[in-house]
Amino acid sequence: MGREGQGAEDTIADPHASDARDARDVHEAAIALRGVTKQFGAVTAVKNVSFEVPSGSVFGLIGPNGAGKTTTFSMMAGYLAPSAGELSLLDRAPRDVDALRGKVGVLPQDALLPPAELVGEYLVFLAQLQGMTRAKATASARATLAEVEGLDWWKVRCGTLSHGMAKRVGLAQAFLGEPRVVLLDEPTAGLDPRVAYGVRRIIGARKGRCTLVISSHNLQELEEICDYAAILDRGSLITHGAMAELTASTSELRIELAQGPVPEDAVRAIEGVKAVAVDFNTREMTVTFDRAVADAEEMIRRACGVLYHHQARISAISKGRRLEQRVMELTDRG
Ligand SMILES: Nc1ncnc2c1ncn2[C@@H]1O[C@H](COP(=O)(O)OP(=O)(O)OP(=O)(O)O)[C@@H](O)[C@H]1O
Repeated sequence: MGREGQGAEDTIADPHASDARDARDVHEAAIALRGVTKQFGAVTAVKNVSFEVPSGSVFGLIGPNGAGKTTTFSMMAGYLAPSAGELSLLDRAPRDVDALRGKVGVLPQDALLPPAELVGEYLVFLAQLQGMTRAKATASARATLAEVEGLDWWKVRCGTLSHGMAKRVGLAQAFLGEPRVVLLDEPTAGLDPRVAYGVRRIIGARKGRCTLVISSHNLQELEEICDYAAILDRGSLITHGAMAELTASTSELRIELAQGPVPEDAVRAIEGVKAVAVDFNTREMTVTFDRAVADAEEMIRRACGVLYHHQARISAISKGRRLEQRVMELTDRG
């Protein structure tokens, strides 16, 4: 965290290296939304949304269908202007193309590559549009294509790439020129599990080099990669914050018990425990504790001691709720 701009000095292909030392590029919030609303005629797609994306973070945009994720993403990318409120990216309006040139990389959800172009030439062309010389653009294109493990496709026509390969070339174009902010809309949608795993690994390797915003339906993936998130539902912001807070991983334990005793009263009596709930169908015990009394690791130690003492058999233990469970609770439409 907080290492934004560092990568700019490591790369040979970055034409903005001098900009990186510019004081304007040091931001606490890479993106800030204040009372942002987007109206499409009578439809309010995004309603009065305010949150910040901390610099250097990996930030998830979460929500069910129609929540307003793509609309929010499109306003961040400068594709749409808010109807009301303010949205700033690196302290600029996202539509300030000249100020932001080369500082923002975007992978739209349905990005199409020009079928007749060679992959390498296409990336070089896009890098040149950022203002790089041909030599720097070539170096940047090669570096980002290597990053997505696609250097072999340099002379391959875009139209012949598989869906997974095309997605990785899309990622390479989003990474061109070492941008400070990278926006990825549904980067693993429609990919088979192995390719999706590879894409997650590539994105994970970017952590700390830039601010990453990822919109996805795959909550397990977001829980793994993101350190902050915003949850939207029907256009409104439901909650936002650090992933550890959203999943309550600092104040809750989930313990799965195999057949045998379920000594919930004994667990309830542990110092620091605030509440214990048991789902007897899944044999899952949820323990809420006071983190001022003990941290999660200490609570795991105490709970295991008590459970073993009472001959309970533990199948699994984890900190916090699954993000999926949290989102279901928060976006329950009753
Ligand atoms: N161009 C548009 N014109 C009219 N309504 C729109 C437009 N774009 C989005 N909407 C509406 O705004 C709401 C939010 O849509 P948006 O695509 O941002 O949601 P989303 O969270 O990305 O959904 P999904 O997960 O299904 O992609 C929906 O009700 C949608 O129908």
